[in-house]
Amino acid sequence: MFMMIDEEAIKAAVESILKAIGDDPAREGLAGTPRRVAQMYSEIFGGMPQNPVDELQVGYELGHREMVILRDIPFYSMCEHHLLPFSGVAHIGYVPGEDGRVVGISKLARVVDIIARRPQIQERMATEIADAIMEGLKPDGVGVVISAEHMCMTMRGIKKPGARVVTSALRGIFAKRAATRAEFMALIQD
Ligand SMILES: Nc1nc2c(ncn2[C@@H]2O[C@H](COP(=O)(O)OP(=O)(O)OP(=O)(O)O)[C@@H](O)[C@H]2O)c(=O)[nH]1
Ligand SMILES: [Zn+2]
Repeated sequence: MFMMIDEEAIKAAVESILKAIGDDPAREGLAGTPRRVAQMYSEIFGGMPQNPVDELQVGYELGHREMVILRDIPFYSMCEHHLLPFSGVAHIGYVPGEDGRVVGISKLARVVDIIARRPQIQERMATEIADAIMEGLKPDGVGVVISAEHMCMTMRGIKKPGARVVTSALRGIFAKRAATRAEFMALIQD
């Protein structure tokens, strides 16, 4: 799975798609399109060769045992069913483990970006973020809530713009303790 992205193969595939829809990939406006799409796919699928757990190695043992939340983290991902974007916000909360170890807060957003930049479904995105944080930070627990709008449900198919998909993943004391879960859910509300 962790191979580099093959931009030449993407270029050839995009050229085939343009031909298949009856357009001329050689016409002026489309001449650079396969290359642009290949470069764009390298960027938006750039999470493929990365391991989110690697982002969580630099931490500080502050002895902090209270909940830490980074909320409203914007992200863009691609739905693996239609290869159309879905985008929204992720909220992450965790309670540091026995060692009181915390990470630089930007690292949580890095985890979101790596996991978003893959062909995804929203449920798996939430569980992968939660599992990466459990593995990399070994907290007492983690909660992840993602709220997003899917282009495959707005510009085509069922066509329901504004409908938001909300998914969550709870681990450790977020799953076990109702009070911890309630604190997290209250703090991520608008
Ligand atoms: N559970 C889940 N479903 C998703 C996600 N993104 C897209 N989908 C759904 O994936 C499903 C694919 O269904 P199919 O019946 O195979 O495809 P389709 O005929 O294009 O489906 P419609 O979108 O209903 O037209 C659709 O219901 C999408 O709404 C996601 O992140 N999670
Ligand atoms: Zn879709």
